[in-house]
Amino acid sequence: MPEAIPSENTSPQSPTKLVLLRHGQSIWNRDKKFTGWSDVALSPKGEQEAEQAAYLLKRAGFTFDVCFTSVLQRATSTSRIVLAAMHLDIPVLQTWHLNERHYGALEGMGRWSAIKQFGIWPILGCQIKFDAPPPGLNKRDYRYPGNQSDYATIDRDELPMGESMQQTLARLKPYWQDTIQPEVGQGKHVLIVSHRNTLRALMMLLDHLTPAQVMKLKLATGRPLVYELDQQCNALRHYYVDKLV
Ligand SMILES: O=C(O)[C@@H](CO)OP(=O)(O)O
Repeated sequence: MPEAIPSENTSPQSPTKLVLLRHGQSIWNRDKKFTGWSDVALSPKGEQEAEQAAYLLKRAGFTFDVCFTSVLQRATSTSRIVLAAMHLDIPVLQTWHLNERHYGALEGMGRWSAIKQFGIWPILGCQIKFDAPPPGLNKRDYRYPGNQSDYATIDRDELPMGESMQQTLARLKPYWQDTIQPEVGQGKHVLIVSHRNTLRALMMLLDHLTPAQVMKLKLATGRPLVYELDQQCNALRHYYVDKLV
């Protein structure tokens, strides 16, 4: 679990640092609804969490060269708030590969109504088992990304109808390896603003976690998590930035 290590990301001698940030609280986090690819806004508390994340990063001496985020507004708004508060005018690259795990037919439902409709085991199973998908959508459902203009340029076969953690990892991994990791490897200061399950999948890669370990990871909204990496981008250690100061 995260530990307190005092340092910052600006010394040329120090290991490469990568900062992961789960977006601030969204209105559906607040209302306890499965969200996934549903594009809901930050709550007022979530906006404050993004401001606070910027304050903590600034206070600990962090700066960034590039930011990667999902295409979902709770993540893009968080990145905008953080970078504006840090006075950083840097490239922000948005990609669906960093979208949250797609929750299929659960999107927009509260936990109890989902259990009522689908039964307890499908709901529990997809939250505790690495390879269990949620109840899926059919391709006519408005929640299927293939019916949404934001994803019109993406091959429909790549778009999910509900993802297990394993499937989330599978679509994140090539983007991490081909696009983000080379930037980190060049020594750039990278910020990734994404989602609970997508970041857990990334932590699995960085820390070489087992499926059972990754399903137990917790990740608070709006709390920057710092990874120190070796030259092959394996994690040396990680800690929340608010433990620095
Ligand atoms: O999609 C969701 O329901 C939540 C939890 O998995 O994810 P996030 O709030 O991080 O987008």
